[in-house]
Amino acid sequence: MMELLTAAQMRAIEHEAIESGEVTGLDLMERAGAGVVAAIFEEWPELERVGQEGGPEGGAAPDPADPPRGILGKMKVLVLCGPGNNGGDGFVVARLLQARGWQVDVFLYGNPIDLPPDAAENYRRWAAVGEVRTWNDREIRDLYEGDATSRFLVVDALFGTGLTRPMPDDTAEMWRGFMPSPIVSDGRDPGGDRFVAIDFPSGMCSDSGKDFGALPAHLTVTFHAAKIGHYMSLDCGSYGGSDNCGRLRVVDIGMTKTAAKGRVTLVEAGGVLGQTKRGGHKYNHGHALVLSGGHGKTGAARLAARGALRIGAGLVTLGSPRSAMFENAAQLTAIMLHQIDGAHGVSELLEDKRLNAVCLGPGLGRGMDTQAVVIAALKAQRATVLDADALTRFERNPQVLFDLLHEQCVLTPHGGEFAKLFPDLAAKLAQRPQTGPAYSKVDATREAAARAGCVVLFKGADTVIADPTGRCSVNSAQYDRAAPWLATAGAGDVLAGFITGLLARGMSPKAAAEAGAWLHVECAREFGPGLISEDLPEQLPAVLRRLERDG
Ligand SMILES: NC(=O)C1=CN([C@@H]2O[C@H](COP(=O)(O)OP(=O)(O)OC[C@H]3O[C@@H](n4cnc5c(N)ncnc54)[C@H](O)[C@@H]3O)[C@@H](O)[C@H]2O)[C@@H](O)CC1
Ligand SMILES: Nc1ncnc2c1ncn2[C@@H]1O[C@H](COP(=O)(O)OP(=O)(O)O)[C@@H](O)[C@H]1O
Ligand SMILES: [K+]
Repeated sequence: MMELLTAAQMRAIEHEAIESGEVTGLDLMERAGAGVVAAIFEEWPELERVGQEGGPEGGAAPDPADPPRGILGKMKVLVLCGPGNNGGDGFVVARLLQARGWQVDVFLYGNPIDLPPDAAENYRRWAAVGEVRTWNDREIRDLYEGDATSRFLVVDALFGTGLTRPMPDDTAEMWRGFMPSPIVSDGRDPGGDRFVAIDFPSGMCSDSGKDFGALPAHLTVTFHAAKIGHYMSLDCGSYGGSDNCGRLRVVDIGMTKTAAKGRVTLVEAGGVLGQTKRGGHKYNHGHALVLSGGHGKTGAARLAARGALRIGAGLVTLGSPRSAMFENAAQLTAIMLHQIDGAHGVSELLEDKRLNAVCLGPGLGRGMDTQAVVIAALKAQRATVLDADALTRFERNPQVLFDLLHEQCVLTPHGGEFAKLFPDLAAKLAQRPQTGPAYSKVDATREAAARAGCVVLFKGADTVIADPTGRCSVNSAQYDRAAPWLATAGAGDVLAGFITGLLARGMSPKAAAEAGAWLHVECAREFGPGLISEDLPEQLPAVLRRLERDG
């Protein structure tokens, strides 16, 4: 299980490791620097030959007949060190790369006498073999821009988890002047110059991913475990985001501890597998009820119903108002259809205890009736997913909804829906922060779940899932799992159906939300670009087969 840490948790783990005598701070810094160098060569194996026998020297032109792939001229390293331990890591990287034959220039932002002890020691070790230049915006620009024949490996060791306020203007300005091209989120093909961030792109809040004037990178190398900020995206009004990291690598620096409390985990295949095993009889797999909107507004509910059936609910019934019966009947086969009119009809149908999971919201409409239908369904105390209109219909008085929600419920808002139910939390999240660690989507989702008294799944490329006790996870559609084509009409309806289907099969609300969200992204990746929401449930057989085979 992969943990996502806050800066404070990381510091506590480091402190414990040092206190126990397991390791010294200097050891950790050396391992961190060595890990960055190793990660650079793993990311760009062609750079390994720079400065080595038979390869181009750092600073010398490579053999034109055999240039390392992607390197057009000379290759130099520019290390930008900051006033804390992130800067200390930078001095280690400078020393190790120079020892490999690279030409290395180092600038320090800050005063050497103020460096913390381990960083100061690595400053001295570097100063014994190379020059430390005092930060000078102009000199750095001149060095970089005045050399048209070289390609640069720029190492950002300015600030890491210790960033607590907006970036100094001169550093942010200077970096923007550097950037050869907009950095794309997969970090591939940087086109010559490579920008590597140690631990975090400087200017990015490690707890929230928010932007204090971030310096984007092609590759970010972090230590021991990823931090929450690495996995927070740009959406829902929060500034910053994982796009600044480029590609992310986590390097082991030999610490064994995990966060003591308040941990956040990343949703991964292993956790999902145990939950999705098939077998048994259809009546053991539950019976999901999805409520449809009226005439002309039925597509969303059918998408959800299809999702619920494909993910393994034994039976799925679509509850449809009379006005939409023909429309629904014309398009359903394996899914059963039942006429339900209004809240009374819902209460009556849910007297049948075999219906054990309910999906409310997709296409339900914003009329008076929706509120009454939702209230009736919640009173029946079934495992219930509430999405879309079932959430926004309570915008004027969310407390009415919160009073009825119970621990078998899952709310699945996107940013807009979240803001309607939790306007104060959304406003806090949208604020441009002045100090760190900043309020994050994890904080907002946890608060929302506590207030609602049930699981809240806050959608996005960084879907956050929290329960009322504070247990929290992130389902990421970033880095190697990026699926931007999932932002398509109806994708959320399918997700609501997936979670409902898993609830029908008896999973707990948090596990169903996690597995549903994880499979949703897998389905999107299975299909690839061009995806429309109808395609999502149809990818499940292949995804589930792969999961079982690889598990
Ligand atoms: N915690 C750990 O276990 C390890 C930490 N290591 C490194 O240590 C880093 C954390 O070191 P620190 O806690 O010293 O923090 P940083 O090096 O990230 O920065 C702290 C320094 O920057 C200053 N500062 C913060 N925001 C600023 C701003 N906007 N403008 C100007 N100055 C600002 C602070 O006053 C402080 O002097 C990590 O990111 C990582 O690179 C590694 O050496 C490996 C182990
Ligand atoms: N950039 C993105 N990358 C990956 N997934 C995304 C991205 N943007 C949105 N999603 C996902 O797509 C789905 C969209 O849901 P929603 O906003 O409710 O759309 P709709 O109401 O049209 O169904 C959610 O599961 C969300 O997490
Ligand atoms: K950094």
